[in-house]
Amino acid sequence: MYYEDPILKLEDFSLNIGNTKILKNLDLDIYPGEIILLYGPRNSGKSSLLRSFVHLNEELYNNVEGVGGIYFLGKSVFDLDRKYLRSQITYSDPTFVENLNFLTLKEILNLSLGLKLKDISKEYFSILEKLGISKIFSDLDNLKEYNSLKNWSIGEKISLITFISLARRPKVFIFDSILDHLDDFLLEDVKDILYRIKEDRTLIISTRNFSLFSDIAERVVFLDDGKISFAGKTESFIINYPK
Ligand SMILES: Nc1ncnc2c1ncn2[C@@H]1O[C@H](COP(=O)(O)OP(=O)(O)OP(=O)(O)O)[C@@H](O)[C@H]1O
Repeated sequence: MYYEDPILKLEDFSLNIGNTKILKNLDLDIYPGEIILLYGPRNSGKSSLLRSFVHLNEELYNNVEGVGGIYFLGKSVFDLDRKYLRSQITYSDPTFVENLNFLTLKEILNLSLGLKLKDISKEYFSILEKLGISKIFSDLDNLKEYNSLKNWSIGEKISLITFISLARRPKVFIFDSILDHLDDFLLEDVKDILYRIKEDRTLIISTRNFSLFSDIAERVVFLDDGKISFAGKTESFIINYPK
């Protein structure tokens, strides 16, 4: 039972790319503070759906058309200023990880947070510590070596993206498949941080590996061939959903 208004709402929402209906008449309410696992096989439409929340498909592809309603705090995302929308909902996907190779640490911190290295606060440092990348920031030699993001491991890059996402303090943060690439130990730490730091924010994680996130997910949305075939409590998904 939910007493608050949904933070995100889909109302008979479909997404067409050219003549293909990628997302098919979706209805869904997502509430403040929830941890949602968007689960589904390859090509089921997870990324297309998550990009729809931030009005991004239209920027990436031609011939894209959203039909029906998609709302952030009651307002159609099609009418909202995209910069505002993306400050409220942060979307991170694997292309973000790849694009980091073309930037320096200074540039990414400045571009994403307007932050200079010398201005990293104690609060930020403690988040970096929990994400396992504070040593990079702790002395000048390390900073020099790590200034080119090409020199960072995938795990370190994902920790950096997680840090940026948390530091921007959005109302909703979306991790599209990127946490699947972490090793078991770092994944446990990242999940723990997300769980503790998220407070009243909504977290949406998409994955093809249900078991990686079933412990922190409160609700599961199962997407299959562009349709929501289950949306409910994680326990109910585990017990009832026919494999
Ligand atoms: N720009 C595009 N043009 C045509 N078809 C597209 C485009 N983008 C996605 N699709 C198609 O839409 C469907 C859903 O793709 P999407 O990437 O959203 O799925 P996904 O569940 O995120 O997959 P994965 O788990 O592999 O990341 C797929 O059939 C894909 O081929």
